[in-house]
Amino acid sequence: MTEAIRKSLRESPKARWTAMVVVSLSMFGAYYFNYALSPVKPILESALGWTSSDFGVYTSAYAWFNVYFLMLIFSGIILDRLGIKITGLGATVLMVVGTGVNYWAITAPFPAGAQVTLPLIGSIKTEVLLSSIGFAIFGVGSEATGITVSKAIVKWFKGKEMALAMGLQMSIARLGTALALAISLPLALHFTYRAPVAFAFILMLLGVIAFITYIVLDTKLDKSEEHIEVEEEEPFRLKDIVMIISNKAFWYIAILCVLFYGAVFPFLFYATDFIINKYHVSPSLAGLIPSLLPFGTIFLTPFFGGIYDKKGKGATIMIIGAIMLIVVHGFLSIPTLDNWIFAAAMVVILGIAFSLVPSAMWPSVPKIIPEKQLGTAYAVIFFIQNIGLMAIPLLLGVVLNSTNPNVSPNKTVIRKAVEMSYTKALQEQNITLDAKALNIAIEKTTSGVVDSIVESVSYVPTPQSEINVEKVENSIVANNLNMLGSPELGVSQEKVLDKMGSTFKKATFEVVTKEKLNIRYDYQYDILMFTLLGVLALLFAFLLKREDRIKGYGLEKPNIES
Ligand SMILES: C[C@H](N)C(=O)N[C@@H](CCCCN)C(=O)O
Repeated sequence: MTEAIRKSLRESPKARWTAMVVVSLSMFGAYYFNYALSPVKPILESALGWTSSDFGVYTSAYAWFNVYFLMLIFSGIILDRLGIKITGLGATVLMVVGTGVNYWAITAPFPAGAQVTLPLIGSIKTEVLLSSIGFAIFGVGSEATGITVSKAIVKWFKGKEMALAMGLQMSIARLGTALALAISLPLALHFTYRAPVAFAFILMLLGVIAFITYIVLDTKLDKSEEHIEVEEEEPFRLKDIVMIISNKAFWYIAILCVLFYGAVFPFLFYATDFIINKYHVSPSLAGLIPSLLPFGTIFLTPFFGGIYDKKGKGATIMIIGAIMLIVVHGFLSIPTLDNWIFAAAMVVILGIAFSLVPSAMWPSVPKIIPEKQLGTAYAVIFFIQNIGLMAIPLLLGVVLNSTNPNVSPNKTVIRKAVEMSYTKALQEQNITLDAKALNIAIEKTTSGVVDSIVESVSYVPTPQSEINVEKVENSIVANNLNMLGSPELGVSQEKVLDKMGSTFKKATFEVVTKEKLNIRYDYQYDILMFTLLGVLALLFAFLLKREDRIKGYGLEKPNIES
């Protein structure tokens, strides 16, 4: 037996760490592509005429097939029945297909304004729908690769440095996110908005190659263990799903996962706007503060994983992470703490919490669920997490709008007045713009006014009941046209349009600040919702610790067997 164990490839640190790096590379491209289009959003808006809600549809598409068609659950079952090699290969190829469809959708020359009407969804731009379908296919591949990689790491690292390996795997993936945040925009500016997607396609192909390389190592591992007398595990059967979902500790981890990730990922989604509105930071800099978070986790997740491996205390680590989550969101919700340095410090602490919990949570699953059921177990956790990550942003949007009922209507007043100003001024100057160019000019002027007021001016808004909308609109139009005067004859059309843009911004700014229209979002209730998620996460972390004490899963014990 001792002789046989010595022969297992798992016993060679070089072999298992190589396997970890190679299999993790198959996820690198996935995390890159997940974030590749976020920095390019303004370019997509001007080049393709995408609106924020088009972008919202596209982003949510990641989870469509996984959640509505239960693809994640099927992926988990396939993984447990057919194994790591077939599932991983299929999943990485699916990511290539999804990214390819996406690239084609934003490249194909659809007629301007082409739309399709779908039952329940309504009208949607053709290219938004097709790129969303591409992103949804990619989402199936990405999540299936995620669970496969997790199971592969357990296979190589059980009884060894499992949390460190999972932490490093998450770091390699998050390097993909960091790369997207760093190079997507420069790529799009230097080449075209399609370049980040083309680059993602290349990374996906490299991902398939990485996984094929992993298959070679996995086959060698299986061969090296052929003669080892290990207890034969029963093959996975569908009734195993019942065993998984009747395990209390499994549910505690799944619920902790959705609560915890729900208080981090959707926060990141809203963070830039929250920071602009509450901390008066310029929109061009506000994005830097939330981007501190993924960078920090690259180093800290494996660090905490290493501690879990050697010292144990997995459940306690999750409790500490949940407490930090409550502290961060609790402080961010206090209205008087409105210095941006404070916000940046809170994001750094959130980064520590976001390293602590995942570093202990994912390696704890194999202590609760047998290896033959792990694919399905990870898949069910990812499935619940995906539902939460779809639902929580919607809920946050509802809370934001209902606690700030006047902000959106007031922004519409400004937009309408700016539109009327452009229409009148263009008529007077005998300039005809196509609808798309006019729309872009109106959007740019409106967001320019709103951004500069939110960033630089603080006032107690006039109660909405005292605002005469028509009077405000007319004042904005009158001030805009008055300040514009009559641009010199003989000046190029481009210069006249530039002048309109800059003059309308100044003139509209004057009226809106004089009338003290409420256009600043107060995120307090949304942040309190995140705090509540943190409190619930803490509760489930405690329940998990108690269940571990009762059932003896060993969550508080080190992962490395001595
Ligand atoms: C998004 C995905 N469902 C997810 O939760 N990924 C985790 C990592 C899980 C891998 C565990 N070995 C993440 O924190 O990104």
